[in-house]
Amino acid sequence: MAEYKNFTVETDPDGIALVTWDIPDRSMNVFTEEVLDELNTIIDQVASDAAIRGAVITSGKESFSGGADLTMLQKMLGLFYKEKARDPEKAIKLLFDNAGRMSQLFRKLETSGKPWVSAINGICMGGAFEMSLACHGRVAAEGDNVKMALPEVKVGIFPGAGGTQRVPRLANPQDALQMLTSGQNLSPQRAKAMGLIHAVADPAKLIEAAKAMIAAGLKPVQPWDEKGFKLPGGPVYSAAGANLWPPAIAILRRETYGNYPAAAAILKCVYEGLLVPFDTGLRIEQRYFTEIMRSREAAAMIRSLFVSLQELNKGARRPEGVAPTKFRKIGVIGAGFMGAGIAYVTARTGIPVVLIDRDMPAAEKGKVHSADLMDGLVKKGRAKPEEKEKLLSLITPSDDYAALDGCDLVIEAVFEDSEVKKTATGKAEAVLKSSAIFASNTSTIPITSLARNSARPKNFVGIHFFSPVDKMMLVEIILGKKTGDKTLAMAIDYVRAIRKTPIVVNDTRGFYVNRCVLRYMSEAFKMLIEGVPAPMIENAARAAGMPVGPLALADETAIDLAQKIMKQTIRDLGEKAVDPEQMKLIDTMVDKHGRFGRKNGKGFYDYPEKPARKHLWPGLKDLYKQQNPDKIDYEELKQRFLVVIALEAARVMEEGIVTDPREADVGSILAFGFAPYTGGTLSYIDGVGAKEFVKLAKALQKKYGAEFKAPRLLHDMAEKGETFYQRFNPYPKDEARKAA
Ligand SMILES: NC(=O)c1ccc[n+]([C@@H]2O[C@H](COP(=O)([O-])OP(=O)(O)OC[C@H]3O[C@@H](n4cnc5c(N)ncnc54)[C@H](O)[C@@H]3O)[C@@H](O)[C@H]2O)c1
Repeated sequence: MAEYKNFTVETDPDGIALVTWDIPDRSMNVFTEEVLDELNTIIDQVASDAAIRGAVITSGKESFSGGADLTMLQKMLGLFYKEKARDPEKAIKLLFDNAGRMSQLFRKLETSGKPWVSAINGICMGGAFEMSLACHGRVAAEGDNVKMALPEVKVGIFPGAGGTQRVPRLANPQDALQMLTSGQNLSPQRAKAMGLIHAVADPAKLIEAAKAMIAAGLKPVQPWDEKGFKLPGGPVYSAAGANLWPPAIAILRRETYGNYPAAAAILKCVYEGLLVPFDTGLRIEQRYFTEIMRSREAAAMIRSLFVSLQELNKGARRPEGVAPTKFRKIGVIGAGFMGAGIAYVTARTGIPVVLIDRDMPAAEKGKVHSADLMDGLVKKGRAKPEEKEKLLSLITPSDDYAALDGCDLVIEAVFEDSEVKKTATGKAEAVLKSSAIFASNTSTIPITSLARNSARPKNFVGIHFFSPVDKMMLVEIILGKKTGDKTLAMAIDYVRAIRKTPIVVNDTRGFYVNRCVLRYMSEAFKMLIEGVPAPMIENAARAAGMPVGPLALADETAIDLAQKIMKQTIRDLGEKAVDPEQMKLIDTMVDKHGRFGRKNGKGFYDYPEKPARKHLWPGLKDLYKQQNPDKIDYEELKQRFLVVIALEAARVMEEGIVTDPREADVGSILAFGFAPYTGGTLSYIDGVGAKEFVKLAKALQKKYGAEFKAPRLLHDMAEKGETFYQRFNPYPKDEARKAA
């Protein structure tokens, strides 16, 4: 048999070929042009070699495969746009043909006349799961590390290699639609229960089980290619079908507010595809896929949520020439709400942590947080009891700063008080080696001013986590004036080690994320004061694409904290820095009505005991004279939220607080879910176009005030017809983008 670069093929004495996918120099298998070419040849060889009965395909890596290399898709789009300028019709044809390539290859596999079995040994995503679905048999190894999904919708596209046609021909339509439109992960058990795989096997016997299917006479014909095939949910035009489709459309609309064309296209592919023969279904899928690939949403989401995210995760902003750090021990000072979470995420990746508080009971309590989180995972079957014990053995609570001896990094998360932080810094530095770095998790105090308390300001940095620490994937790394390159590199290494995404932010009040979040909440407070009914405010924000309404978010972060921050801002910057009407609203909520937010069960929402659900506090209606909802421009409310946040992001870029648009975009989606379909705050402006956006901002400024004043930068970009990604071209290492 021929030699391949990305596969090995070994045929056993029973005539069963084992095709092992193992791309050299990559930790994860992905579909590249070369992989597709080689697979095509292997399918031909298996089909034509009379000595081969059938083939098992598996992976030589820990994971099965991550699916298509999205940079391949980006390249495909690049070619499309290039051709479009010359010949739009030809460009679409080119995209259509390219889009069908994987789909046709998998169709060839399933109609090749020899049985194929996919032996899924680990994570199996996107195109790789679509290939597996085209195999006549599918066996997955048992284990938490084995997950299957068609997650394309999360980056604005959808499974375009037969996924939308095979899934609803194997699983019942509700499950199929849920899986396709959410991109959710399936465990082997769940995939089997849905009918998407045939068996779950002991990992050590996976290949044996897959080969046994062929040995037992597996037919090389898919159910939908057999005469008399019946859809699992019955025909689309049946009583069951009539009960399914209208609610499915309504649910999708409720969940996406029509912002995600890819999700809507999935529904169309499934519905239309089930009405016609399989091959026609594949053509329908290819047609919609071509359409979705050309959407602004897909381009923006692929760029931010795939390409940029990966680049940042790989340390795109890490200074060059600094050796990578291997962390042997990390200290956390302050075992409260944040410190306990930081200790948990650090120990979860196997790094030993010393957790310091003022006394032993407080330090111990911080460790209990880790035990509680692990108990939750064990209960859900997502961690083993031994993992909990291992994690707890890595956290050493202490009330003695001497225990920080030997730490490579110490993160301070004590009270938000400069004096308390000063003491903690001094006591820690007294025992730390000179190469160690010290980080503050402050959310409001400038890092440069805290660094003045440090004997080694070069080694001082901000590492700003978001709550809840175990769930939030973004971390802001804040540079003080004197923070050194080595310190920045170490901070990035740490954030990568705990598998979160770092963005690098220069020192300023509120850094990047909180500046934007405050604008979001403040716009909602303004609307309340204008007399916009609270449910309309929350709905408009959700419809604009925000995952959490601004009033619900204010409750989560605590209204009394907002009050504290506003008062501090007035003290620091003067009365004019805070809108007096908004201050009055917050004072009324906190001082008059005792409404602190989620934490005391009373905020903009009421939080009754479960199972009742939270609902907006009826008293809000009495605070301001209510406008007639019919007279309110709902679309404008939506726009106000997106524009006010995006403008703040533009100011942050103008001031040089964030310097790389990738960080502004990815940060805005990971930290506060800024309408992901836009690709993030700056991609949103780029998508609208600077000129149009400035016009929009001007119109809103006239009606709603200075928050909508566009910064000079945007005017300049509008004049020059520039986008953020053209103006701030910060990608020396950005090969993928150059290729596109
Ligand atoms: N709460 C949030 O959502 C959030 C988010 C990001 C950043 N932050 C920042 O994180 C820091 C901690 O906030 P938190 O919400 O965890 O507060 P917290 O009050 O829950 O915890 C602070 C802990 O520090 C301990 N402590 C105080 N002085 C100490 C000292 N000298 N030595 C050792 N331990 C000491 C306290 O006993 C307490 O356990 C603050 O700077 C805050 O601004 C908070």
